[in-house]
Amino acid sequence: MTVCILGAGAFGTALAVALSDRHDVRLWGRDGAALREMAQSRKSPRLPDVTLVENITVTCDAKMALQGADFILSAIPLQATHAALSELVPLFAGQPLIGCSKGVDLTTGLGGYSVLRSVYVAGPSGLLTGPSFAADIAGGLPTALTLAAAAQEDAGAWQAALSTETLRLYTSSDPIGAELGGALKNVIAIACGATIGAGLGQSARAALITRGQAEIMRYAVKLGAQPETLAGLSGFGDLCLTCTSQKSRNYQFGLALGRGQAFDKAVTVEGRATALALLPIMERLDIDMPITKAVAGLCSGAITVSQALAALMARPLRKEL
Ligand SMILES: NC(=O)C1=CN([C@@H]2O[C@H](COP(=O)(O)OP(=O)(O)OC[C@H]3O[C@@H](n4cnc5c(N)ncnc54)[C@H](OP(=O)(O)O)[C@@H]3O)[C@@H](O)[C@H]2O)C=CC1
Ligand SMILES: O=C(CO)COP(=O)(O)O
Repeated sequence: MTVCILGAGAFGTALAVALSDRHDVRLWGRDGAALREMAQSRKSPRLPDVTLVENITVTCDAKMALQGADFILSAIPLQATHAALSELVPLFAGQPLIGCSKGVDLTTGLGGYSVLRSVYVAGPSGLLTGPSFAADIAGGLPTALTLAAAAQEDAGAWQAALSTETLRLYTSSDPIGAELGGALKNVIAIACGATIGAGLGQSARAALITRGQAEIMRYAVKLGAQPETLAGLSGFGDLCLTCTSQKSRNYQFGLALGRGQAFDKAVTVEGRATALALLPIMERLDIDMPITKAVAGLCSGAITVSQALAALMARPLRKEL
């Protein structure tokens, strides 16, 4: 089969490497000069340890990349996905479109799957998400992810086509739960990074992960997610990984906030925009999300880490669940 991957960053490239074991892959990006360099050197600046094998075609020609593709995967950062896909969808030919981005759109309030649905209205779409660093996938380390689609038979067929010896896919028929677990864990990872960066300790981080999971559940279930999805790879699994690993860019961004250090604005940190996107929605729907609110305050510069901590610790005492 032929798989077209949209977005030639770390994750799109990692998926290209993994899927090239079984399929011909076309890796599409927008920056012609950078893509030509990648095509020639067979190296990605974002994954320097990996070599792009021959059956990965690197291109900025969307028509060529999409022509005859059996699957389309999108690894474009979430805030750019709606605009980018709106231009590309007229070139699609009814193939399944599977989102791989994690976040909530600032303009529409939609998550990774829902953004796809809003742009690719007539076509089949799904979401691939879960605990996975690009470097791990590209390096052939064992990884397990959730492949979610509204129809279980779609998820099953796509699982069979896209699993590899090292990439183990589980199906889910709850794409809303999958998109929200993957998006909201990045916000909690920022809080965890800030906590460790500010020297508040690992006990505080464990509390944040647990109370973070409670507010992710509150939000996602209100928006129609199944609670079990939030306990799976796309929820709890990814929350664990991102909140505890220094490889996570969301966690690294939080660390910098906690230490009062600057952070490179060019690095993709999905949790920052996601926290800001969630603010008006949680207020409108009256969902209690104190950690997310604190992270939004930190990201906009409205509060400091000590103010965030003071606000969280001063909340009324309550029953745990
Ligand atoms: N890295 C990881 O470990 C994982 C990432 N993800 C998710 O994958 C998504 C992408 O992240 P990742 O690849 O790591 O990010 P990177 O920062 O490594 O790369 C982002 C890529 O997206 C491209 N891009 C940005 N805007 C557009 C656009 N409008 N049209 C086309 N391409 C665009 C960038 O192109 P340019 O260079 O030209 O700016 C760049 O190639 C995120 O939602 C992330 O949460 C999910 C799991 C793991
Ligand atoms: O989503 C990820 C791991 O599952 C990658 O996390 P970061 O975007 O924080 O690096």
